[in-house]
Amino acid sequence: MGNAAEARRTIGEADAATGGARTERLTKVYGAGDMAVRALDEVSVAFPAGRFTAIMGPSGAGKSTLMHCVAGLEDATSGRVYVGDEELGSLSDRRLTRLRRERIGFVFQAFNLLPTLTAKDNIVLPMTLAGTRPDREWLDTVVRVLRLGQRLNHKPSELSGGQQQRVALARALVTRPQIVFADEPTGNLDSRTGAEVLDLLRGAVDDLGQTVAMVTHDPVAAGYADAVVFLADGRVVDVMDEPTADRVLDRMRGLGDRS
Ligand SMILES: Nc1ncnc2c1ncn2[C@@H]1O[C@H](COP(=O)(O)OP(=O)(O)OP(=O)(O)O)[C@@H](O)[C@H]1O
Repeated sequence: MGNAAEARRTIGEADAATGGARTERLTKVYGAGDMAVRALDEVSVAFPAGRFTAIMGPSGAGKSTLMHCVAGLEDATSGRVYVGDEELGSLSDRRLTRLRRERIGFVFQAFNLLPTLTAKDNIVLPMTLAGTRPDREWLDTVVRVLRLGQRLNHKPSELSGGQQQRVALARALVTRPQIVFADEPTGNLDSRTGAEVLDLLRGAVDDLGQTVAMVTHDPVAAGYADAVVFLADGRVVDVMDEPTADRVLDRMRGLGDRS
């Protein structure tokens, strides 16, 4: 492991705000009887604190299902999901909703910004909804790192795609979540803006100690991560440390991916 990777790990371990997430033999079956689909089949995988993990695999491999189960958006059929030291299956609906709101950040392909709110009000929306106030210093740090200082009073329609994505990322980071999930965060962006968003996710891990898990089809995007988890047919088939786009592409070809 290089110095930078070591430093990142140390930051992640030292930062109590980011505890990572993991699954133990997580299984998710949709439907029943002849119609049953085993979307995840005993998946045990870790998203370590302070690390950037990509999730890849052919279409239908279970990537979104994995992300939704770890984020508490879907129940597991069997097995366990831990966010920090909380086991999601043991939480009441109320506590699960709170955990989702306070400890998990989401960045979706569609930015999901509210068009009538300014960038600033969109960023602090999770806290407005929760009736809490943002930590002023942390908000300033996130805004500075994401270079949004000059844009805070603009509505989403007055922002470029990349700026909107930065607002969505700021909103995901402002609660200091234990983990940020990004679902194809560059899918709708041109390659330059996409690279900028990936740099920002990388920066959130390196500079802010954030834990990030990202679903992507793009080997170049996966190359920004510290590790890539490969899924196929609902199972983990490989984990690659310190990936490069070329190695990821080779591995995906090996899984029969034509996308
Ligand atoms: N709500 C659902 N009901 C029934 N089957 C589902 C449901 N959601 C997903 N599946 C099935 O579970 C399997 C895994 O789907 P999932 O969306 O997790 O794959 P993915 O790897 O994210 O695919 P893609 O790359 O195409 O988005 C697929 O066979 C899919 O058809």
